Amino acid sequence: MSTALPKIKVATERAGNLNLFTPVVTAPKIRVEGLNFFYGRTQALHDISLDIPERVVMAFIGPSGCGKSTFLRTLNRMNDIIPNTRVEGRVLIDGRDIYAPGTDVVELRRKVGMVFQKSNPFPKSIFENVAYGLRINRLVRDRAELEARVEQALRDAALWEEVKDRLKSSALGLSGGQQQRLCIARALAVRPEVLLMDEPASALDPIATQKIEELIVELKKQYTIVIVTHNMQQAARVSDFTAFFWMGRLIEVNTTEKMFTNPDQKLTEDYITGRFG
Ligand SMILES: Nc1ncnc2c1ncn2[C@@H]1O[C@H](COP(=O)(O)OP(=O)(O)OP(=O)(O)O)[C@@H](O)[C@H]1O
Repeated sequence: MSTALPKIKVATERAGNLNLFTPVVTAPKIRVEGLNFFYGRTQALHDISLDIPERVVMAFIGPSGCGKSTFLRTLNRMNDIIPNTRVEGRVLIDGRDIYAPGTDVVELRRKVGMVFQKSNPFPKSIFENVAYGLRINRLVRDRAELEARVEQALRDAALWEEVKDRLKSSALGLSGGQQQRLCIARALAVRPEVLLMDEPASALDPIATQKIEELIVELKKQYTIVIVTHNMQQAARVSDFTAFFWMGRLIEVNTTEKMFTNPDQKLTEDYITGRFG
């Protein structure tokens, strides 16, 4: 099975005055090594190893039940809250194993934010939804800073212009697409480095979906983004790399262009061309 990332970005560095160029392979933002995951006695993920470079979009595709969401949730330990689950292997973010004893899980989830399939705003005002994480994590000193951070997050989520005159209104009065961008703003407010998105547009109409997709492309300038999607056109449109999962295994990871034109594995080709799944 081919799961090594091709074309890892190679930077060149001038070696002293010698006018020599030494290739330096950029360390991945996320490195997963030999990951197994169990729900009770049922193994849902088998021996997954994968590198995700910084500031790219990586899409996870594969048939329903193949383990995409489970794997996504291992990247910020969101599965910890499900009883009787067990993880083996390592997940390194910036070289540090997030499953090592003593890891601050609250800090991990601030650094690795998450957006879910169904937007889940709190029954509070638009402002308070975005301010929430800043308040509970005590990330701002005063009201002025809080307001500035909320505005910035709403701008980054491409929502500011639509809500700036009604920040005190209930978030539940927003459309589905706006609610999803609000949840993205909420995730961005605490300044994460990685954004995990579990089918963020699957409940949205085509126009709202397009807005989310444009936003993802914009956000990758600043963030490393991992997105689970059922929609292969969406994976093709927004991602730089695609990973194909099948029955709890990572079958192939490749540049999205290669994955959708000339995949290395027959199984990938069969899935992409609609022969199963
Ligand atoms: N909380 C849970 N408890 C027990 N088994 C679970 C739980 N969540 C998922 N599973 C099982 O783990 C396997 C992988 O599920 P997962 O949701 O990760 O797949 P998926 O590829 O994201 O599917 P979908 O595209 O349908 O969301 C499935 O067999 C599923 O039934």
